[in-house]
Amino acid sequence: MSASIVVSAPGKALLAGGYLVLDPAYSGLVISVSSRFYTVIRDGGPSVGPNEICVRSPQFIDATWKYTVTLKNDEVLVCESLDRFVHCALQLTLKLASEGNPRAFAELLSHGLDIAAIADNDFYTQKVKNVRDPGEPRPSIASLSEMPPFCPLNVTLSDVQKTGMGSSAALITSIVSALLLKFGVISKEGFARRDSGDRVLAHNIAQLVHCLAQGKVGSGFDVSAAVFGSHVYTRFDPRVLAPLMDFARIPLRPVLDPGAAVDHNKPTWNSKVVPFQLPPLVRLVLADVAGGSSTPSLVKKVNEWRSKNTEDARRLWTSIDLSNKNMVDSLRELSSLYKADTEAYEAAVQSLTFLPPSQWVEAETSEAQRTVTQAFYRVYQAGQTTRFLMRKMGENAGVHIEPPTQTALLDESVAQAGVIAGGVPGAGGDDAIWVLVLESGDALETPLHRVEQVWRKFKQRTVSPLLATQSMEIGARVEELAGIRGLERVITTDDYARKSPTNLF
Ligand SMILES: Nc1ncnc2c1ncn2[C@@H]1O[C@H](COP(=O)(O)OP(=O)(O)OP(=O)(O)O)[C@@H](O)[C@H]1O
Ligand SMILES: C[C@@](O)(CCOP(=O)(O)O)CC(=O)O
Repeated sequence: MSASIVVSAPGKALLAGGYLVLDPAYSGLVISVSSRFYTVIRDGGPSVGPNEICVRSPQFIDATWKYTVTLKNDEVLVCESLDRFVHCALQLTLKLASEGNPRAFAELLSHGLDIAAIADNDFYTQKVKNVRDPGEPRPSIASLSEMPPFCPLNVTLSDVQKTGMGSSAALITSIVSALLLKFGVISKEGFARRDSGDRVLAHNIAQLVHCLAQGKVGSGFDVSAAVFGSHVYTRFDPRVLAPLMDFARIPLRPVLDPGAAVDHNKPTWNSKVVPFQLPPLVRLVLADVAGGSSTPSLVKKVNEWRSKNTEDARRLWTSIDLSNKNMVDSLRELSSLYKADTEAYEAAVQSLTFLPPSQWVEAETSEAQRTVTQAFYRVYQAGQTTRFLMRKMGENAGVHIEPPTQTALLDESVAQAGVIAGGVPGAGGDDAIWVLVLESGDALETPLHRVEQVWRKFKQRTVSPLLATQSMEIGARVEELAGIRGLERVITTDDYARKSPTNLF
């Protein structure tokens, strides 16, 4: 049996640019997070026949799908199955692989494949209560850190609650990249580089698969973050995918491969990815809010209002874009200030940690520290301005982008000492928030601790922190099976989904 191929891809949070990023005239700030989705590919075992592919999501009940691949006259057909996302990923990636070297492809496939898809706990609302403090119904960051990795969920995929981290984009990116590596379409060395043709090819096919599986062409920021890591994203021309919607008959390579000859009469992959990192001593914290909103219906209503009120919408979009850019620029400036004078930066952070943002500009500090303080204050102002304008967008369109309960939760969170900014990620609604906090202070009196207290006491909704922080990786990456704690156990334990997480310690 050949060695396993393991590829992981990160989840995401769109901190700025929701709705705007659907239009190539505007951009969005997407942070890829430390929580990841893993795909493990092995040659098929005794239960997998030639040209058969078994895909499993062991954390879920009834989540094993068998696919038979038919190779006929250079066509590759993967039989349909219930999981549309997995089916599209197999159909398109195998087709692309067979276009390269049909013989080698057929030979590899004749061994059958076993594919396991496994997600970090953060992607789904965990039913396991606070293991540290059984009397407390909500998990805390400390109690979540003590949970075993890859908890079994004891439900079917259709019954699970997602946390908004982009499970489908991370799933697709990891499956597609692992298959491309397995069939030798891309190399490990090429894939390891951020700007390589191999990584771009993985991105392009993951975007196509995600669009087909979702039945719509979204902005693609989630797939882009899963492939490239945190960045400022400007979308690709949706027309590039138009010819591929009838993918069964058309060769994929000329449209997806960045190395293919360019046809100047056709739209090209023109998305822009400008790498980004949060400044030092700034931590992103996400919360899963037990609410629930439907992104497609929010998007539909916002688009409807925009198309009927073009001038008002243009003005609003321009103001939001300006505020988003102010936030990105100030965060970037902070990274530069850290490099230029680390001591002053650290001292400023230390003093801001004990003050709410509304008192930051009055803080008594040296000149160098004041420059840092002012940049942090601009991030706070931009965050608040964007929230105000996004609420306005929601009022205009008649939808709750930042519903009143979220406003109450965010106002209280952002008023805490050492909290820099907050908002509703992506399309907004009732199901998640993000907050940026300063990483400083005494062990029990950190801004993170204060925010956790606010969330724990919040009465109108159950608010649970997630473990995710900003990922410093370049996005999707190849892993060693033995290097990821708990991963091998998931794929080798029978009936894993029904195991009790406490027995996994
Ligand atoms: N562990 C998994 N195994 C197989 N398929 C999965 C898994 N997790 C998610 N999916 C697929 O992704 C689909 C969810 O995709 P959808 O686009 O609705 O959500 P999403 O926007 O990615 O959600 P979120 O951002 O909340 O994570 C599921 O219906 C399923 O087909
Ligand atoms: C509204 C939108 O801009 C963001 C949706 O983000 P999310 O899935 O809510 O994280 C849609 C999109 O970009 O595809």
